Amino acid sequence: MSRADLPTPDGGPAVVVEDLVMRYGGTTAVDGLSLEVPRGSITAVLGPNGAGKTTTLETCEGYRRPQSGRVRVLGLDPVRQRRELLPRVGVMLQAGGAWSGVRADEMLRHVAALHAHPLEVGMLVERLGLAECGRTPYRRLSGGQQQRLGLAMAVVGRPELLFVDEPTAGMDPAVRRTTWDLLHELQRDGVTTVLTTHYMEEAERLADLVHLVDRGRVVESGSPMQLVRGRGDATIRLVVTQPFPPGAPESLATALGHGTEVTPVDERSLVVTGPADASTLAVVSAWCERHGVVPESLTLGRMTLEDVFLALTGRGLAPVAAEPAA
Ligand SMILES: Nc1ncnc2c1ncn2[C@@H]1O[C@H](COP(=O)(O)OP(=O)(O)OP(=O)(O)O)[C@@H](O)[C@H]1O
Repeated sequence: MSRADLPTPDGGPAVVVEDLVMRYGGTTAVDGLSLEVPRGSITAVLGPNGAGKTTTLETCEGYRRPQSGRVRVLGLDPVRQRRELLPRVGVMLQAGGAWSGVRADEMLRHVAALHAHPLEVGMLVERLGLAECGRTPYRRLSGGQQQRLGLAMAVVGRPELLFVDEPTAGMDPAVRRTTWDLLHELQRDGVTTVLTTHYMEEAERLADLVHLVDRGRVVESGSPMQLVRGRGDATIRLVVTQPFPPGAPESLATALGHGTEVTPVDERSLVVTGPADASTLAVVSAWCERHGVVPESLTLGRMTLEDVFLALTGRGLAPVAAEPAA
């Protein structure tokens, strides 16, 4: 019997995904992905655009049937037992979800009325700044306003389990922080949250557990602290004025010695992870001098999830320009 077939008693995982494979024509969006979401946790599925996050979430939400592999949500099959799950699960989609001509507060009151013990609509309207939407119909709201309404609609029914897809995309920094606070408050009330994001800061600030996803698979899982500590606390970034000479990362790795990883980011920058400290910095600086490489910047900083992802996959999480200021 597989893990996903086991009954999920209270206290067991809220979500179990096992060897999930999902294809769109010739594109394999999800390629043998397995993950668990502990009850009561905020679990982030973090990965770059196109990694398969939304497809995985939509399968957990019952919108797609697994082509291969298994998914269990609160111990139930999200497609066959959808009716049982609907009142227990809140879903915030990446876009849409409200009628185009409806006002934000009307829509929220309508969704609240479908639930037995909804949250207070006025409180949500105020917390998420929805009063500013006034009489504007949904289709004319800004992207950020639509996002906030989507979140409010997902949480208003006091779900046991909340799926939120890129919850703060398009939100300004103040509303992003309010959203993070709201998700933490819901967690204190016992709500389990699964969120997808490609903002590593969002995962670091919010999540108890992070699944790093690349090309349809989980490449590493752990708390943000575990993921970062597992690779040394610090990281060195080297940006140079001219493209590196051929073989530069290998040559630098040899100079640094065992236990240090050198990952090229692009033709003029690289990241050193492992036991990176002031003496490592000195070795990098001496290597630059020996090889006629002129640093534009050489910095020693705290390791981030972005660095971990880069070390694991050789690629960044998101184009730098897409990362919003928090
Ligand atoms: N309806 C679809 N038809 C065809 N291909 C699709 C469809 N939905 C997703 N894909 C492809 O499947 C892959 C995974 O997409 P998915 O949206 O699941 O990734 P993601 O990690 O959520 O990305 P993003 O952060 O951009 O939303 C991508 O290559 C995407 O182009």
